[in-house]
Amino acid sequence: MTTFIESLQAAWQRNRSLVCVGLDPEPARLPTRFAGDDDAVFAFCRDIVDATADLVCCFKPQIAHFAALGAEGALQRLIAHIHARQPGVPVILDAKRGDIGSTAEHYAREAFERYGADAVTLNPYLGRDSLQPFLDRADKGAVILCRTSNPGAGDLQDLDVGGMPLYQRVAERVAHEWNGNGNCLLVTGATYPSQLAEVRRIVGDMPLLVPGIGAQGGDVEAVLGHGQASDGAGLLISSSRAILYASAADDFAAAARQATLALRDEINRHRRMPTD
Ligand SMILES: O=c1ccn([C@@H]2O[C@H](COP(=O)(O)O)[C@@H](O)[C@H]2O)c(=O)[nH]1
Repeated sequence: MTTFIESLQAAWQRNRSLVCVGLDPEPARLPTRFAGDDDAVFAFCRDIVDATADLVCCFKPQIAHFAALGAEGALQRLIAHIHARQPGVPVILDAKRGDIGSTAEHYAREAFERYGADAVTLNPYLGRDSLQPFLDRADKGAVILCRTSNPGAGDLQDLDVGGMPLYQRVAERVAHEWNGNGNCLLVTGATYPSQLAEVRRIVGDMPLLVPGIGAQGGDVEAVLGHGQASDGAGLLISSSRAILYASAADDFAAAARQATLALRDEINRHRRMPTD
């Protein structure tokens, strides 16, 4: 059995890429060719996946973008498509789950059995027991919110907790107490590079999912300067809208590929590249 972490490491190396393409379909922004197509959400995302799979380390569908449309079936088929046609590219389901244990069990089954995800994003606010069903799955990734990319991230995450901001306490707790199976990652936004550096200092080489590049304006050089692990990897740098909607015309898939390639190459210019 290949674990999520093993798949991720293999994809980093095989595709020489730290790029995570986010799959956030928005009907109003889909290319006109999908007008009137009942299966537009699936078809659009599938075409993006197939155009970029050799340039990424993972895909990250955001569940709300599917569920709000009643398109959970499209999400299931999309993840099945990635596993069948792009084997070796892991899928992170961005669902930010976390609830009391009995409910968390159902969230874990939803992510891993219903959707077939390889990893899932999680909210640590309810504490360890709320994430235990995910932490116990050594084969799957538990991607835990730490210092998010949004403007209000600091409202709670920067609050002082015994002389240290809450997000650093989360980083410490996950790295030193929750990661017994070696399957934890943290979410650290590209829009806050100095906090990213603090998280990297605390967690060593733990992989970090870094959203906020592209539409949210995060700086690639700053992310690499502050976030790369000792081997020049350790990052999953996520971009959704800037790739998905690079063109609204019939060349949307080629434009998405070009945007992904440009991001991959920009990242690689700023990192320590492993020698082959
Ligand atoms: O701190 C966070 C955590 C998750 N996200 C998610 O990532 C993408 C970002 O989309 P862009 O179009 O690249 O801005 C989106 O699905 C968010 O829900 C985040 O942005 N920040």
